[in-house]
Amino acid sequence: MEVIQVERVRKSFGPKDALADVSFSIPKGEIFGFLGPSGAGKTTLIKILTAQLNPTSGQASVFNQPAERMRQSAQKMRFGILTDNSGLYERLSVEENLELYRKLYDLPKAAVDKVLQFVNLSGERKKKVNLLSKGMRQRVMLACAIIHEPELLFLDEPTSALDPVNSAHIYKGLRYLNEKGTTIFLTTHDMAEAELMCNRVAILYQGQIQVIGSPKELKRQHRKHAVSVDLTNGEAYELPIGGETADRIADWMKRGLIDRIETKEPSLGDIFIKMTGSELL
Ligand SMILES: Nc1ncnc2c1ncn2[C@@H]1O[C@H](COP(=O)(O)OP(=O)(O)OP(=O)(O)O)[C@@H](O)[C@H]1O
Repeated sequence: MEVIQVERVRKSFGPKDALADVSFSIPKGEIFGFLGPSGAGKTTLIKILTAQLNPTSGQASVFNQPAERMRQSAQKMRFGILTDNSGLYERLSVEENLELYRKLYDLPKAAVDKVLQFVNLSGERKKKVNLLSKGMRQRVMLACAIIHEPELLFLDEPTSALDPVNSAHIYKGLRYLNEKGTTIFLTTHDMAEAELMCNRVAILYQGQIQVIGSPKELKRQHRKHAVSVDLTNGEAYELPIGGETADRIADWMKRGLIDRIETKEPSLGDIFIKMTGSELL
């Protein structure tokens, strides 16, 4: 079953197209990474899918209904969203902020303890939000987005302010949620994160999806058809894959000259740069 379907979506702000023509779908249970340089339109699409913006043209559906229905309270229960403007009550404590969400979703008391553990903030529960570090705030916002264990979770750069230990903790928690059935739509600038977490990724550039597939598939598709060979005498070669190269390698092998042979596989970051012509932003 598809949880998200996007068909020929365009969104313009005045004369400028933030999204030109975007189509894709996400099946239930997938962790999908939406990648693209700064300003590519990733947040705009999340806003369309969560009924904060309407597309200029095209269709966006969530749970097999037009995305604008996500405004309705029955639908709001079904998804969670983390963006950098997710609001927190600054003068309330971590726990008091979460209590508001718990009541809103009509959840049992234990939900707050559970989610605090999830984001590794049990020790900070009494702290006022305005006294938290950036990374702690990000974890409180994440806690608010997942306290009701939604069917669908939108995460706009969820680990941008986190140290590696807390990122790893969050990844583990997100995998756990995903195993329990939550579909996750994730934007990130961290290619290692995308590779580690996502079943599939799409790279957005100039308002259109340039490539879509699993990180493994994309790396295979963009593999250089070349082999690099280091010889024991210090010489190094990059050779096209083919019969002539095979003969040369066989000859070097016979003479015991091979130190290392490697086929070149690009990283997701290499593919990103190739597709967008930009450095990671
Ligand atoms: N409300 C708005 N009015 C006018 N232009 C907007 C509005 N919202 C977004 N834009 C423009 O649309 C484009 C896409 O913005 P968006 O925030 O979706 O990018 P993004 O891919 O999420 O970027 P980042 O990675 O920096 O968060 C940008 O050029 C932005 O300036």
